Amino acid sequence: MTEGSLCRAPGREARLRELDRIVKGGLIVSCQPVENGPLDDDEVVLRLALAALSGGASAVRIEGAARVARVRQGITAPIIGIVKRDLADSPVRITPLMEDVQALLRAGADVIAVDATERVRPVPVRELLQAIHAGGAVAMADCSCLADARAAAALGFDIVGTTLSGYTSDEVPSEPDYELLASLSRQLPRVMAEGRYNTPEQAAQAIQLGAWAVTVGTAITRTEAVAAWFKTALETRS
Ligand SMILES: CC(=O)N[C@H](C=O)[C@@H](O)[C@H](O)[C@H](O)COP(=O)(O)O
Repeated sequence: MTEGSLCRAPGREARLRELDRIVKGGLIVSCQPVENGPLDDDEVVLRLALAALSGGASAVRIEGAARVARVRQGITAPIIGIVKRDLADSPVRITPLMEDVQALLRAGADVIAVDATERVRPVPVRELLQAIHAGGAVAMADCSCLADARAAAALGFDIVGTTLSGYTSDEVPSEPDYELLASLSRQLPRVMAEGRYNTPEQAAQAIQLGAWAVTVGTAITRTEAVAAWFKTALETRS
């Protein structure tokens, strides 16, 4: 853990207790602007993170090791770090490589999230998990279904997220996957509700269903998407 990280207590268990204190029942804002859009810039992302924390978010999710390092300089709240890649030979996009884990550790991420779906992948998820823990960070598994979430929890992931539900086949649903969330929350201690929680009511529903915390991205930090929602509503009603 680097200076500035809120979770400075030695040992993963102590860090987890600290996360439980800070994050449990709360909002995490994913600050991932539309790629190559006008907000896709390290300084802008730091400001989005600061604005989210001012509004009451308890942690942020940041993509890219250099960007995590920049945000780390400006905030003490917990950072969930990921690296996204488009690989030629695997559909796994979120933190697929060992070098991504190492770079996120150096950048000062408190939590490192990896795609934990059971798909063709360049590095076994077990090895990524070991490296995250060896580096002193908390490990989060981005999952798509009960089977991969259970497998990730059995491997020893500290947090399991519904992040990838709806994204492993062609058609993306419009609603969050409440069923998966409720089912996992009955079985595991730290389940992150993530994916299409686009309104405050939906986020509150996630906590009611037993989520440890809820991560919201698009509805807060992708202005293009939110503007398009409004525009579509106006067009369909005129
Ligand atoms: C599927 C995938 O790649 N999800 C990504 C994971 O980091 C992000 O693109 C999402 O924005 C994030 O999970 C938050 O979800 P939402 O933007 O729906 O609130």
